[in-house]
Amino acid sequence: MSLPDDSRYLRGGPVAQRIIAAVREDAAIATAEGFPPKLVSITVGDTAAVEVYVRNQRAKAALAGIEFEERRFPADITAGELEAAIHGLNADPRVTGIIIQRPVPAHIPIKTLQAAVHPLKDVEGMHPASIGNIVYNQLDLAPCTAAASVELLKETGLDLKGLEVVIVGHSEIVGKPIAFLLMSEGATVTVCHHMTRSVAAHARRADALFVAVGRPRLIKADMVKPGAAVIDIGINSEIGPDGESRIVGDVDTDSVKEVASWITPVPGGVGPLTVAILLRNTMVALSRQRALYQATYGVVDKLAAE
Ligand SMILES: NC(=O)C1=CN([C@@H]2O[C@H](COP(=O)(O)OP(=O)(O)OC[C@H]3O[C@@H](n4cnc5c(N)ncnc54)[C@H](OP(=O)(O)O)[C@@H]3O)[C@@H](O)[C@H]2O)C=CC1
Ligand SMILES: Nc1nc(=O)c2c([nH]1)NC[C@@H]1CN(c3ccc(C(=O)N[C@@H](CCC(=O)O)C(=O)O)cc3)C=[N+]21
Repeated sequence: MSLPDDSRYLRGGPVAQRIIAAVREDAAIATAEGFPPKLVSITVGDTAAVEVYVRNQRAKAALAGIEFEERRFPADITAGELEAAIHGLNADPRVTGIIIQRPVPAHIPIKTLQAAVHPLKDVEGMHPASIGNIVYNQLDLAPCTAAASVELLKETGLDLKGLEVVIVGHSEIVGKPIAFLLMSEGATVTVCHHMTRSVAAHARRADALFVAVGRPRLIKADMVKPGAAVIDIGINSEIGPDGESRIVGDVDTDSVKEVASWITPVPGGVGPLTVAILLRNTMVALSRQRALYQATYGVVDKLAAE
């Protein structure tokens, strides 16, 4: 779908392209040096948003020169079987990154699964031990969607220090990490969720509004402060007026566009950048594995030479 040329749109594509070009160079060097990157995606059951994500991961990994493998498991698999599969990937030196697509079926405790991924192969920074890094202002490997959303806000040129930011949605993969990333940048952050008394009252105060709920058109023009930046993270699949399936965000883009100074389109906003950051994180994880390898075996070489 092509978008009208409107400077209010914050597009993810151009930023994503720059990142993927840099990843491609890194991946080529690492491969030539004997450390080819390989990302494995784990999907459990079927979710429309996951299908879109995985399709784009595969396409962009190919562009970047990163090997990509999808492992799909049925929705009735046990947590134990999945953990065993993850341990197998941890032990395989050819696998340098593992991503567990969310959501997983309700009978599987996501935290246990995430904890089963070796932290050095955790390309989303979602291991319970890794997620703490962003609390300590160590931001080089952050959850991809959160990092993408913050990166797009930065494209506006707004000064994040003291900026009034409201986040709607507090999931561990999106809303919460966005809050930590923005606090690290000096923003004043309010986080809303389903128990918030008036999401509209908070949203209307925001200079920057992040929305990650999973409800088409939840945010209407009267909930947005004139001149605000609106970052729409929702990826919802619905049937359009033409009877075809389409992707829409959580924001009523057509009306909000008339009030906001910047808005991320869906598709074409946060989504493409999320994929690019996943690939960048894959290279960060790889370089950490290489550092460990060198620290372990480099010393052995040195001793042998002495
Ligand atoms: N573009 C991208 O890269 C990505 C897009 N997504 C999309 O973002 C959306 C959110 O994903 P995710 O965070 O994983 O979803 P979750 O379902 O895990 O979280 C949704 C959040 O929204 C809150 N919420 C629900 N209803 C309301 C309401 N009426 N008002 C305010 N808050 C509400 C929930 O609060 P509570 O927990 O209190 O009920 C919860 O914190 C989805 O559309 C998903 O597809 C997700 C990941 C990446
Ligand atoms: N562990 C985990 N991490 C995630 O980050 C995660 C997840 N699970 N589960 C599913 C959601 C959804 N998600 C998307 C990312 C990019 C696009 C994307 O590339 N979107 C394009 C779509 C274009 C097209 O239609 O192909 C766009 O918005 O322009 C979509 C969806 C990540 N998620």
